[in-house]
Amino acid sequence: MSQIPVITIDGPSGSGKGTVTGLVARQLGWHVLDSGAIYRVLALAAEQSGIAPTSEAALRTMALQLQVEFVDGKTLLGGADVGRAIRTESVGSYASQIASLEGVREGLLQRQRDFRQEPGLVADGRDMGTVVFTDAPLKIFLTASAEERARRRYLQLKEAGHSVNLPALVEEIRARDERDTNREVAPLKPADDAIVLDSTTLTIEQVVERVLAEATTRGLGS
Ligand SMILES: Nc1ncnc2c1ncn2[C@@H]1O[C@H](COP(=O)(O)OP(=O)(O)OP(=O)(O)O)[C@@H](O)[C@H]1O
Ligand SMILES: Nc1ccn([C@H]2C[C@H](O)[C@@H](COP(=O)(O)O)O2)c(=O)n1
Repeated sequence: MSQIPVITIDGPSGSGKGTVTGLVARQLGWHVLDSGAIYRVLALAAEQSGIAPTSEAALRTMALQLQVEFVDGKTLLGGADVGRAIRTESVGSYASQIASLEGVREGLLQRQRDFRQEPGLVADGRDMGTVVFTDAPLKIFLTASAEERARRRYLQLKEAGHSVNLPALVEEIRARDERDTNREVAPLKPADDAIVLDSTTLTIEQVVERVLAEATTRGLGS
C-alpha cells in the first residue's frame, strides 16, 4: 500500500471531526478528505432524482458516476454549488440511511482513496481508520456526549441561517448514532489501534493540540 501518510479522524456526528481535520491539515500543509460530504452529495443527488434510500443498485451506479468536486472550499455537484444544501439534517439523515448499503460504500471506496496525495492526507469520516485507510499511522476516534454534539450543531445551523429546534436535534443525532453504529457494513466504531478522544469538555484548540502532539510522536509532518 502507499506510503503517503494519512491521519484518520472518525467519530459520530457533531464530535468536531471536520473542524479538527481542517485545522490539523492546515497546520501540517496536508490535504483534506471530508468523506461525509461525499455521502451527503450522493444523498442530495439521489433525493433530487427521486431514488429511494433503499434502491441499492441504482445508488451504487449513482455513487460510481457521481460528479462531485471540491474546488476552492466549494462543494460542487455537476458544477453547481451544493455546500449549503448538503448541510441540512434531512440530507444528513438520508446520507446515513444510504450509507448502510454495501453497494454504496463499495461505489465510493476508490474515490475516497484517491484523495491520498503527497505530502499527506487528513481524512474525516466514520470508517477512515477501519476500512478506507487501515494502514494509517495515526488514527483518532473523536467523540462527545449526544447533548453536547446537538448543542454544537444547533449553534452551527442557527448561525448559518437554518431554522432549528434543539430537542429535535438531540433526537436526530441519537437516531443517526444508532444507525451509524449498528449497521452491518462498516459500522461506526474505533479501529483497534485508534486513540479515543472525548471532546465533551475540551476546546477545539485542545483537541487539535493533542492530535498534533500524537502526529509529532509518530514523526508525521516534520
Ligand atoms: N471541542 C469543541 N468545542 C466546542 N465546539 C466544537 C468543538 N468541536 C467542534 N465544535 C463545533 O461543533 C460544530 C460541529 O463540528 P464539526 O462540523 O466539525 O463536527 P463533525 O464531527 O464534522 O460533524 P459531522 O460528522 O456531522 O459533519 C461546529 O460548529 C464546531 O465549531
Ligand atoms: N466515512 C463515512 C462518512 C459519512 N458516513 C455517513 C454517516 C453519516 O450519518 C452521513 C453524513 O456524514 P457527516 O457529514 O455527518 O460526517 O454519512 C459514513 O457512513 N461513512
